[in-house]
Amino acid sequence: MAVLAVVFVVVLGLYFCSAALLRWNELRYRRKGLPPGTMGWPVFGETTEFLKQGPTFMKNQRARYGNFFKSHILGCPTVVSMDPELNRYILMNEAKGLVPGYPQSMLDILGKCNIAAVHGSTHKYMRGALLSLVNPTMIRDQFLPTIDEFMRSHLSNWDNQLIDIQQKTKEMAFLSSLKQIAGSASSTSMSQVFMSEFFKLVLGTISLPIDLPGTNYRHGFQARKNIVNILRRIIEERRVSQDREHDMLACLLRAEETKHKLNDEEIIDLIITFLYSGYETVSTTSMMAVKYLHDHPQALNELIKEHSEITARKKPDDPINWADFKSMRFTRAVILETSRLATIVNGVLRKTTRDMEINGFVIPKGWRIYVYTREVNYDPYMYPDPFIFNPWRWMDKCLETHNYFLLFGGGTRQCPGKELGIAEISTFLHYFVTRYRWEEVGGDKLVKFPRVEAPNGLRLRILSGIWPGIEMTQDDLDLHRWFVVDGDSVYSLEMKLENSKSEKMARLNMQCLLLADDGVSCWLSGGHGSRPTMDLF
Ligand code: HEM
Repeated sequence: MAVLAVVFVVVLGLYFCSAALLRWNELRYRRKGLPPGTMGWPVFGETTEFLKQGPTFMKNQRARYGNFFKSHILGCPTVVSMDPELNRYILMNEAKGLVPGYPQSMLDILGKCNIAAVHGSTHKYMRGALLSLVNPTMIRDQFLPTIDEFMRSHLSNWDNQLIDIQQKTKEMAFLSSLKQIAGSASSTSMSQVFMSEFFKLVLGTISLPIDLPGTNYRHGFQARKNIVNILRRIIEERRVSQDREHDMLACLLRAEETKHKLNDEEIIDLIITFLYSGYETVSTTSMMAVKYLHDHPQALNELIKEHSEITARKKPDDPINWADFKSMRFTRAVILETSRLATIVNGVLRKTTRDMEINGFVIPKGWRIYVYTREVNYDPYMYPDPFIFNPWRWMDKCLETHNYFLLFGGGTRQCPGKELGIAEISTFLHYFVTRYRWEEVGGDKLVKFPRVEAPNGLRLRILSGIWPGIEMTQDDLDLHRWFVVDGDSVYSLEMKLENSKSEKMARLNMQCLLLADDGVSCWLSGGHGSRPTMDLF
């Protein structure tokens, strides 16, 4: 009995202490004009609930306090904005004092000239320098051929392999960017060292800034130092070399082409910015596109058709060019739909540089504003049946110019790498779907919040391109001389037949376009696991 009484008193004591702490924390932040909301525990705030419950936490708070509420997450007092109109306003008004508010660990590791760390005129000229490198002309003339060459080689020899598509797309996003930055250096053994340091740097930026041996933050910081040394060496080698390279570094070193002369420190931070900003976004979108296409055979067939038509009008060694890229309308739709449905970016962070009035509330100087754009991705008015993967909804261009289209941010910080990122993912998908069929090994978990990732990888079995059981009539075989356009190669149909003509069976790659010498063509289509069909057109 006595023990029970002690337990009771302890529990009661804990309850009152907790209630008092929570109350004290609420009072600490009680100020006239602040938005409604709760601040959670001292120091930790509501970070645990936010990370554990993610979107559900946000929705619950919205149900209680509306679209604009206060909280304390990730170590800072924060106002969460879930109102699309307000989100747009915040993104458009950096000049009024709403500057990026990314965590200190991220800014420390990415460098003081990193684009997220600079504002005003410094941001203007760093952004200008970047835009001069990733504009449409550069993508057309310089990047597309490089991306094409890289993807052909990165996606070779996957037949009959068990691969982790998450790992492959991560390597793809990093190495493809490195090739664009420093073409010749990217093919040396240094690129592997660079990549492993870069992965540590990324982990460091999303960790707590605890500078102790063994922490991800310490590793990330060390990785930054190593990367800076590698980049300094490459820059020095370039300066003494007589070779005229055609990559991003060459442009940055030839200051007259960028209009903005950057010093070495700025060049290095700009390169890290470029690698970092395009890395997770491009790799995760590519992985999730493969996942959604696997689960939606109709969309996959449409995509294969688009890419086989491109292949059919080119010679095997012709690279993907600007006209091909521009013709990939359905591919673009797949990428945007993937980005929307998976919510690759949940939102962006800003902080106030002075006390500011927003939406009738007063936000104190130094508070974070979480511009939470996730919910608009599932708005049924903007995207009917929002939880369905439906790339066709993007075929109407208007969606991309909609005021609340914020997949790539908005205002002065709108993503400058959007088209480059889409070009990379499109080229990746081109070689993936025209070369391979695949099935999921199964059982792999996907986490959607706070980042989209497969904690144990996403394993695929890559199958050879042969798809059994296409039936052709004897008339089809007799009347026309058929050629098979299969990935990069063109064969006569006979070479592809495994069974005799008389059995009227051709074992063909499902991703083939059949062309006859008299101009008749035929599309072979078939979903994963479904029987292929032949549509004459
Ligand atoms: C295709 C996938 C991509 C997505 C979904 C994406 C998304 C975004 C978003 C939402 C922002 C706004 C951040 C903010 O307002 O704080 C942003 C900014 C940025 N993105 Fe991307 N991005 C992608 C690809 C790329 C690529 C390939 C690059 C490489 C050049 C890049 C470079 C940047 C940079 C430098 C910024 C900061 C711009 C500034 O602060 O002025 N992004 N991106």
